[in-house]
Amino acid sequence: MPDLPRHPFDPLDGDRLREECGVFGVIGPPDAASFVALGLHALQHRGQEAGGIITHEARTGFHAAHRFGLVRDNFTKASLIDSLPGSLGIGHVRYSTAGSKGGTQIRDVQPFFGEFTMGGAAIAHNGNITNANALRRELIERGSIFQSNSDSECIIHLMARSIQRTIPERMKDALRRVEGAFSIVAMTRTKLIGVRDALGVRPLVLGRLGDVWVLSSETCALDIIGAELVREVEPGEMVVIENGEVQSHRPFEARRPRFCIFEHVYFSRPDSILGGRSVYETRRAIGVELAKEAPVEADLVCAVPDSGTPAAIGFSQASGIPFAMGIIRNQYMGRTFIEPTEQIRNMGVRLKLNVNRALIRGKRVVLVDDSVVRGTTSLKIKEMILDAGAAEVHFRIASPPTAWPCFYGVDTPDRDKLLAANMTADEMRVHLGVDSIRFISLDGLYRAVGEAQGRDASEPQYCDACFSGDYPVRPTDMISAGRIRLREDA
Ligand SMILES: O=P(O)(O)OC[C@H]1O[C@H](OP(=O)(O)OP(=O)(O)O)[C@H](O)[C@@H]1O
Ligand SMILES: NC(=O)CC[C@H](N)C(=O)O
Ligand code: SF4
Ligand SMILES: [Mg+2]
Repeated sequence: MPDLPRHPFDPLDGDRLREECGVFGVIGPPDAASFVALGLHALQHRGQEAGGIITHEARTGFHAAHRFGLVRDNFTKASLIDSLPGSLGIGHVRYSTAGSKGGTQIRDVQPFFGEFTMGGAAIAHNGNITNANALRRELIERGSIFQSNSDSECIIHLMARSIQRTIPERMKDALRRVEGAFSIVAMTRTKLIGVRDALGVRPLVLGRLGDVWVLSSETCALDIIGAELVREVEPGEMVVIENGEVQSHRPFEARRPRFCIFEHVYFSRPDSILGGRSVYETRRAIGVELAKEAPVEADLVCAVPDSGTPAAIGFSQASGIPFAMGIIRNQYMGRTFIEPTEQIRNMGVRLKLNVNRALIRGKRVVLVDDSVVRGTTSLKIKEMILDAGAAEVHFRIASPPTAWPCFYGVDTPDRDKLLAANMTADEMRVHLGVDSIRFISLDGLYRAVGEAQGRDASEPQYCDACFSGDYPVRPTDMISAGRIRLREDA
């Protein structure tokens, strides 16, 4: 096989734990694009890098718009929405896991579109294809001409090579060759399609508003348009919606689902419902569990906003230590992820979070955050809290140590940049210069998400690879590229 030039894929090349992507689709309303724009706005926390919408109108065909930046800055303009007519549309908000990361190019922004003999189709993908490099190499050798660097584009080319006569059948063919995680919202001229991989790693829900059907990464985007949650698209299921009817298909071999446990901890919005459970309630329960596992004598419990807040409330309720807003977040500051250098990144934390000095002075403070990835946030927060005159600082973290990268749609740094991959909890305490740091146990986290017996080690109920190193799908591209050595191969 000739050696193809190395693609600029670098799925391990991030700085911190970033979001993933959000997908949304709607069939039925006369102005699908407005619904999709609202849905994407509600899913903005899943990706702030770029967004795109594709619609279809019977008279004029497919229409597309792809833009960098936030939904509110792009998809609220009447002129843009008017250029996306039709009653069927899908959209995507992106945080890249592959392709031109950091310096994203517009051609990597989804949804992707393909023209087939039976008509056009568009797809929007949340997740990451773990054999994308191998597939891409094979497809290029067989004549495919790739337009982007995105892993997701493989799906379109695999569909093009399928001999099936309908788009849903071609999608099934394509997705049977794909490994990794995918929650996909797709459309043809007449159909809205939703698919989840057999393990159901990433979320996808089905909603309804009268005759209008909706597919969305999270339920918070159903709420924004007043749609009701019908059910989750099940792991391994494909739903095809046409003429007001929902058909269910099972294209993949059944497996025990392994939903991403980090969706409960951090990614999803607290007002979403996952697996029938309120994300807020789960996070609060994690805080309760954490207070039982790692009690401490202190005067105040403070959250590292935003995502640490529900767990901090739970910790306070279970421990009886008053909750207080010791750290205030500037709501107008974007996320810290775009800053390229260490210096600016550190500044980013300060721009976003500030200490409520009068409250903190002389107090023993418990700081609750959802996760420690690189440790940038914890280090800065500790400095700020001590600067403000805190008597003691105790970190309580609402997830186990993040010691392994994610290959399923979340952009995590290389293993050597993950604090927990290189230090024990006690070394972290010294490194961060705090009085104590404790993480919830993996079993404690499982209990908080509703698994009373904790983690089933022989058949874990969730994907928890970033904590355990137990990868439910072998990240073959990364292993071949020498980018990761799995525990079992060590
Ligand atoms: O150890 P680090 O590398 O600093 O990463 C961990 C931090 O990153 C996330 O917050 P983020 O600032 O991304 O957003 P949030 O406002 O949603 O909590 C997470 O909630 C932690 O606070
Ligand atoms: N975070 C994601 O789900 C990203 C989807 C896709 N892998 C991309 O890079 O665009
Ligand atoms: S590795 Fe972690 S973040 Fe990635 S899917 Fe698994 S649990 Fe979620
Ligand atoms: Mg945070």
